[in-house]
Amino acid sequence: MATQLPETIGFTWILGDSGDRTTRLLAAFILIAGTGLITRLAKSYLRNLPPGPRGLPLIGDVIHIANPEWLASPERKDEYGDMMYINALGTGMLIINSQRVAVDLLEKRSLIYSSRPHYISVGDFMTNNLAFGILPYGDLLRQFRRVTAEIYSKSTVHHFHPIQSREALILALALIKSPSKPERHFHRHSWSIMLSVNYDLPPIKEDDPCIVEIENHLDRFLLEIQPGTRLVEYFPWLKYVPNGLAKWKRDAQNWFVQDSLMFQRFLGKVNDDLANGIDRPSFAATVIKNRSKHGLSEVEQAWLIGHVLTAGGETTATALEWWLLAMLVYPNVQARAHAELDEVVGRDRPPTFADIPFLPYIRAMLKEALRWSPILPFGAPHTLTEDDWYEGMLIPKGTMCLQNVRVLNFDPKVYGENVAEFDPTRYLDEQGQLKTVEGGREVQDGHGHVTFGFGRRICPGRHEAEGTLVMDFATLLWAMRFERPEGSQGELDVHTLVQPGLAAHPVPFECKMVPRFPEAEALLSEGLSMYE
Ligand code: HEM
Repeated sequence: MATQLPETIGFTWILGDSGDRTTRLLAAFILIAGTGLITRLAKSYLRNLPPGPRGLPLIGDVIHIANPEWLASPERKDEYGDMMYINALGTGMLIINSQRVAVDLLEKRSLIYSSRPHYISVGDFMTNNLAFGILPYGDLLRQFRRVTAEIYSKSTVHHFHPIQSREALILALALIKSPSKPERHFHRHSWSIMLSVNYDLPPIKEDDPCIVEIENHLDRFLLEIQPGTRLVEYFPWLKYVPNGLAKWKRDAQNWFVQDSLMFQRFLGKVNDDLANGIDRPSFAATVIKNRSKHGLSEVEQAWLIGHVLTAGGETTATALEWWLLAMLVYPNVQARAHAELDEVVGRDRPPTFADIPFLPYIRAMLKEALRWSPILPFGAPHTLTEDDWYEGMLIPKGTMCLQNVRVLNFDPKVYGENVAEFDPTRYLDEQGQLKTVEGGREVQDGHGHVTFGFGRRICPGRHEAEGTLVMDFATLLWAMRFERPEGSQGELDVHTLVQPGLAAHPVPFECKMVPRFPEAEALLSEGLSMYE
């Protein structure tokens, strides 16, 4: 007989360190007052669990629940199975621990598993329901995705190769000249690419006002979205409080005006360029030229492009940080990539996109870097829009489905016993060529990992991100060797996740970057001069 998913009661959402004072006080009150009662309820509940996915014993583990490393550890799957269910103050959260379940629900049933949680403050007020990544599943979302695919699809992203090649050379030169704190170079590099690809802007400097403006917006957005920030998310009637009495509402509405002006200004620059006969490929140019076909209003266009931009900056920079860490921990992998580059590209010129098809080890490294790096450890929540029955269990409408990405990407049944190792050869066949079918199932688009998400919400920027990363890996490895500085002690930490914003970064680490041959720097500069 069908059963409902077992529930336990959790406080995940109120443990965040953000939020206004009232929310935090209320959260603390509920936490203290509720603990005794909940302990009793949960204990009796867990004793009587029906077979199937188990709710988490939250009382003992409440601190762990707020800790992504605990949740993302493979032991969770051993302990709780393929599906873990938490009732977070009335909202069901299903944490998916197997690719089989993720595909069954998020891809095969994607019609009902493709919405997002509804955020009153950030959704209704701060972005006027125009922020791509949190749009509910519906017409506007479908239109945003269609328009994005016109320029970001697998067959069209080659338009951006010149930008990506130029930026890879700039990055390599910057790292040779100033190797300390590589993360700041990755950061500038990723934003610079996104600004060029979206708005045809020239390369930017580290402290460019564009980055500052966009990051201010992103910081506010992420703060608002964080559980516990706004009381109105728990008491929706508060949205009807008049503006005069609700500062959060006034602020959010003002931010919408301010951010719309910013995104419209970026779009306006491309509009002016086109009017002046400057017609170069960019996302904004495509959107403007196809205005009547797309039927989007000007403010919708501005937010679409603006939020594709914000989604791609930090994620790509973070992927580079994890990859660099892997290069330090696995010098043998680096050495094999160097050998491939020497054989295919040689040392007379830096690599280009024309070389990429002949660099199977570097392409496998791209897949492995994305598999191994927990950039978004739980993906983005897919909200279920109807009650659903799965393997005899009811998953209630409104459940937020999170993908336990590291557990899914580290499944030994899919990737082999050495899942924790950074080993690109898992993607290569006996001839050293890329396998076409990976991981026991035909992975959508052949990624061989689940880092870009699933189904109708899969990352629309994934082909562009892959182009950026593969060109960066090839160029940086062609030019230099990465080593731990002399005297470094202890093992590098590959487990801890540092999540100041959208993505989960590794703990900062020191890295020495040594040019592989004396001419490398001059050849990079010469390559770059072709783009100037
Ligand atoms: C390594 C880099 C990146 C990673 C790991 C990544 C990962 C993701 C993930 C996991 C999602 C949610 C998918 C889901 O809900 O199933 C997502 C959504 C999204 N990504 Fe990416 N992404 C990356 C780079 C980019 C880039 C470069 C762009 C833009 C060019 C981009 C644009 C977006 C957008 C607009 C969404 C929202 C899609 C929607 O809600 O329907 N991403 N990304």
